[in-house]
Amino acid sequence: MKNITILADSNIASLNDFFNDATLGQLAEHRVKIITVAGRDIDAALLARVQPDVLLIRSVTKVDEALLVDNNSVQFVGSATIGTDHVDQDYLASRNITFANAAGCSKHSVAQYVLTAVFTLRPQYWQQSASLTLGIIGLGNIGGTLAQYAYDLGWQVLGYDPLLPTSKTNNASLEQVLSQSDVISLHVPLTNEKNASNPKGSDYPTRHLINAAALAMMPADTMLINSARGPVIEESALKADIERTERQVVLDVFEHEPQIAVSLLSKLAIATPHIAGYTLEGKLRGTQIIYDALCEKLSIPPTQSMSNLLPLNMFLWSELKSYPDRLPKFYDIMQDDTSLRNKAVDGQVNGADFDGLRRDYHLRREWQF
Ligand SMILES: NC(=O)c1ccc[n+]([C@@H]2O[C@H](COP(=O)([O-])OP(=O)(O)OC[C@H]3O[C@@H](n4cnc5c(N)ncnc54)[C@H](O)[C@@H]3O)[C@@H](O)[C@H]2O)c1
Ligand SMILES: O=C(O)[C@H](O)[C@H](O)COP(=O)(O)O
Repeated sequence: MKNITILADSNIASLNDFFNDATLGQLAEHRVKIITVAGRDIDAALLARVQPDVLLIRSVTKVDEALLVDNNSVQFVGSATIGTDHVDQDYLASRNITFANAAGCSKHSVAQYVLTAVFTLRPQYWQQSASLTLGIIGLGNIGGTLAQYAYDLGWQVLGYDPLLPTSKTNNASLEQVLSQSDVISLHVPLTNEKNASNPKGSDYPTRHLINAAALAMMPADTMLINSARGPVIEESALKADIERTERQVVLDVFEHEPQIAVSLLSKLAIATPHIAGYTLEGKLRGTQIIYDALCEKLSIPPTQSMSNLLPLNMFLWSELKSYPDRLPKFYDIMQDDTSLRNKAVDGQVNGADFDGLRRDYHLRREWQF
């Protein structure tokens, strides 16, 4: 009998359903002990004290040498998220620690968030006669899924992704997307420039991809939506741009998250606390993917499935398309916006309140496409 100690972010959905003696121990007779902590409280001292075999995180725990310097037990790190910018994967590889993230887990949730924002601010786009050009920057899992909805709605898509081959959707330069779209939605990972001190960086870095020069290319009536990572937009440039253009801007992620300055919040058309991916399906899929990866690492067959845990889903995309006035029933994004704005005190939303909104979020349902 081998004990497996798992240290996990308490914000991971259905931890105990996926990680227990039955779901991990059947063949290998593992006994599972789970210790849950808020993601921001997972630090080097805790890793040194607990010496877990497995570390399960979401996006708020930075995993690098500083976190693991006094730990010699972790063999597997799973992040139940799409984004991986919080994880130093080279360092984990150098320690022979297996890493898995949950690629694509919330691609429909985030695409549906974007559609909700667009239709909430511009309900006229429901009409087939209103021709909309949607600019999508980053055409991976989320950007590609959003494009499918756009085509289903009869919209034009201008897409830019320099790391993918040209295609029907990957059909434009960055300048074209910026200057010719009615709505622009960002779906890139957060990456830094490749240079001598950062040889693993990107030839197409996304940090501050949307800076003053990029914003200057966008017509004033172009809506901008960021549900990717906050630092993809240079916040100071964005504030100046909104003052100049009165642009409609929707942010789910923020450069200085979890602190949000009211000087920014007050300028936004919609602001939400990094919950674009927070559906029951999106979160459970995230847990499922890292559970499956851990089973593979342990050479045991997965025996738990999110389909055992999901209640009936009544939300059909086809219904919403036929009855657009039902949008608030599918997702009332303005409730999330109000909850965030209500937390503003003394010129800012503080980090604990931002995290609290996320921790206590009532998970939405994904609409069936
Ligand atoms: N707000 C949320 O709740 C939430 C939820 C899930 C994911 N995210 C964020 O969304 C990001 C995108 O998710 P995904 O599933 O589509 O990831 P993905 O890896 O499937 O796709 C990202 C795409 O961006 C492209 N790309 C990289 N650099 C680029 C650049 N400079 N310009 C244009 N394209 C570029 C890549 O080639 C890739 O195709 C994640 O990395 C994560 O940070 C946010
Ligand atoms: O990258 C992702 O998957 C998302 O940004 C994710 O939803 C972040 O949520 P968190 O990990 O902070 O709960």
